Amino acid sequence: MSPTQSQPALYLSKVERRYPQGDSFLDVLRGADLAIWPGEIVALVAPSGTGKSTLLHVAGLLERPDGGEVFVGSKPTASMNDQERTRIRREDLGFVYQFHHLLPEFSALENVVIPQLIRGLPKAEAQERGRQLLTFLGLGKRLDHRPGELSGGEQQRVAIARAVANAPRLLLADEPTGNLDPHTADRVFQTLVAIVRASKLAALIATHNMDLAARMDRRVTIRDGLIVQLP
Ligand SMILES: Nc1ncnc2c1ncn2[C@@H]1O[C@H](COP(=O)(O)OP(=O)(O)OP(=O)(O)O)[C@@H](O)[C@H]1O
Repeated sequence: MSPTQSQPALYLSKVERRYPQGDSFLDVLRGADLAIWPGEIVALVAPSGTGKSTLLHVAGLLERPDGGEVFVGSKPTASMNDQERTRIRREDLGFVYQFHHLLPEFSALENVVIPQLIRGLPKAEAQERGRQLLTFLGLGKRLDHRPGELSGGEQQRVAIARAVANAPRLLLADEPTGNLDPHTADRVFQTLVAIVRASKLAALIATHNMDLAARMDRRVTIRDGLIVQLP
């Protein structure tokens, strides 16, 4: 099913998340609300320790909320079983991390093709899509290079291609340009935006980089466990 304008790609409703701390609990999210619409790129900027990773983990179905609901498209996910949550993660979500986590023994193209094969796409189709994506990201001449033979920015672009290869409705990124020099970070960010726009995805991107955040559609932060919109 492709994303539609009529419903958010991601909707967090009154999400709570707490962790045990000594004899009590640390309430990190206390009823966080956030809707991200198809085609929208939202920056998550918040001071260290306020719950950015927690929010991304809950939104990415890596952790369950202790209260509230996480809708991916129209699907409420909080009480789904692990198998269903894994399927949503594979089909509807794409992840980009600060460190790309590419498979070192496989080529750039294989890194993008493998998740598609896992999803059940025929090999020829997966390879064609992988080639197209990597070419769009300026890596058409690097298809057969292994991650160790690519620069940091090139590796991160492969990670972006991998994240969007299965046409997710939502891209979640945690400091996707955090380990790159400013010039490369800028290029990688531009390609990330271009591919999000071209594929009409929604994206939630955690970053400390205020220049990058300023270029996204909207900025939100976490304050006292709630999502607050920034100007
Ligand atoms: N598994 C856990 N068990 C206990 N406490 C945790 C756990 N995960 C996170 N915390 C605590 O929850 C709070 C929020 O953590 P989180 O990692 O979400 O912060 P963050 O905003 O991503 O920080 P940073 O920008 O430094 O990565 C922190 O005080 C952290 O110590």
